[in-house]
Amino acid sequence: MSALTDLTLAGARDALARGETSAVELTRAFLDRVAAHRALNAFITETAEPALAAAAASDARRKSGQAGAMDGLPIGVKDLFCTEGVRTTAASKILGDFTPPYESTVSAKLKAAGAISLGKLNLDEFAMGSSNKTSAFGPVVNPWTRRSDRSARLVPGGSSGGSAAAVAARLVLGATGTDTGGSIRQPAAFCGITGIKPTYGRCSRWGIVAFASSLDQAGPMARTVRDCALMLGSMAGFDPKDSTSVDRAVPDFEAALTGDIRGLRVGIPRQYRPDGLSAEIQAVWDQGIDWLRQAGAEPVEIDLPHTKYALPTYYIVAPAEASSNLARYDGLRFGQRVPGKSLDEMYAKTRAAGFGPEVRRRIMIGTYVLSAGYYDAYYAKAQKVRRLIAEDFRQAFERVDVILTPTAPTPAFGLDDSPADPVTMWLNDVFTIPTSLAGLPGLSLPAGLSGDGLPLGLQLIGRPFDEETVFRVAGVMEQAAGFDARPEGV
Ligand SMILES: NC(=O)C[C@H](N)C(=O)O
Repeated sequence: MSALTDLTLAGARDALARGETSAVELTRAFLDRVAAHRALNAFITETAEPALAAAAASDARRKSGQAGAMDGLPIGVKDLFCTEGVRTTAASKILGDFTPPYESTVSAKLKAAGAISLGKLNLDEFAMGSSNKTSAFGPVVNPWTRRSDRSARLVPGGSSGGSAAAVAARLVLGATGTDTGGSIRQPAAFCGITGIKPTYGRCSRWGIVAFASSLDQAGPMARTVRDCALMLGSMAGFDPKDSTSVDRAVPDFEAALTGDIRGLRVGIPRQYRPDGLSAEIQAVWDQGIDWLRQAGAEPVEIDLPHTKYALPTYYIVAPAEASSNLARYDGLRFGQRVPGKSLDEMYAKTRAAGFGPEVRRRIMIGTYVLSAGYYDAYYAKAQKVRRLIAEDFRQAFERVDVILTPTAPTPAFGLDDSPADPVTMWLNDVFTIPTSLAGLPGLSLPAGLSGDGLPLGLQLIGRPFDEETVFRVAGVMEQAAGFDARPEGV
């Protein structure tokens, strides 16, 4: 057998079931890699000791015939999920010493399924960013950074950059991510792995540090489509503690991987070919369309006419909700307090010291668009446009079963020469944000390499709560792509 850490999540599950390895052996192997690759800065907090104890307990459960769906499988948890007794920072100074007395529903479900968390993964501060450079704990390095040129470090994407880097570097078998406007899909594309943002309401938001509550959604990140299907099965499900959680049965997502997509109609949106889309992104997209055609699906050109308004709409709605959600970090209810002579001074000092520039920018935009006199012009209008965007998708899905687009407009960019102006950074999400505004499931999978040898991702978008079709098509595409390139830097 090759190295244990080269196994996929599903492969490791099967090896455990056959008794070929143990949870303790697997956990040790991954902990060794975590220790060997600290230079990636993927983890904010490592939990090696509790992980080994949990692995021993998992082996005991398996012996007594009580293993869960993910029993003994080492994973990482984005540091936005509250974890009982384990520091949870949201990569912000303001939560630098916050240890929650409760566990998020999603991480609790993974634990209950037997998964072993090796620790908390780095991210952009409060999940705001596309590069992981906004983390108060330093940026994550993309494992695809060339060995020969360590000075040209690449970003892993964001905000779930620690999750994507840890999976790509084989420090964990899978990781949780969250996605508000692209935070699972864009880093998955940049790091050559697979990630799915499920339908809004599929996974509970309870216990996840809130950014934009009408958009935030948790999802799995792993090396293969099957791994994501397996992991989502353990993360999803109705939760009465989240009022937007939807009471629907969780299907067997792995069973959806039938390999048969004959007769399916795949929408190709005209509006996702903006002027200046790079030739290599266009080429991988055309290749993807071809693979699906060869497998018996029918590509259909579709229109999503309000696409061009998605980015500006998101950058009103998301900051508005963020400004409201982040009001709780005032040094009294939450957040590291900086004392002041008056209550106002304490608030001001606490928030000025605790939040980084991107978070402050979003709070200011959000406060502005919600303020009296501007609410109707910005926020109320953005809500109306959001409906039009969702309506575009609804109409398209009357004609097609799934939609195929690129995930991001570029491959991973340089950590030291990434765009300095925020708007260029925000453009990373042009292809992922419309799906978020419409609440639809979106999956990114690696489909090829750029001219520079960096991974490129394609995105599949599905109907509400139809992750199964998304997985089914993704499985076929994964086979066709045969993406087996390994990051050079690890
Ligand atoms: N949270 C996300 O989905 C990331 C997105 N790039 C943002 O900065 O809002």
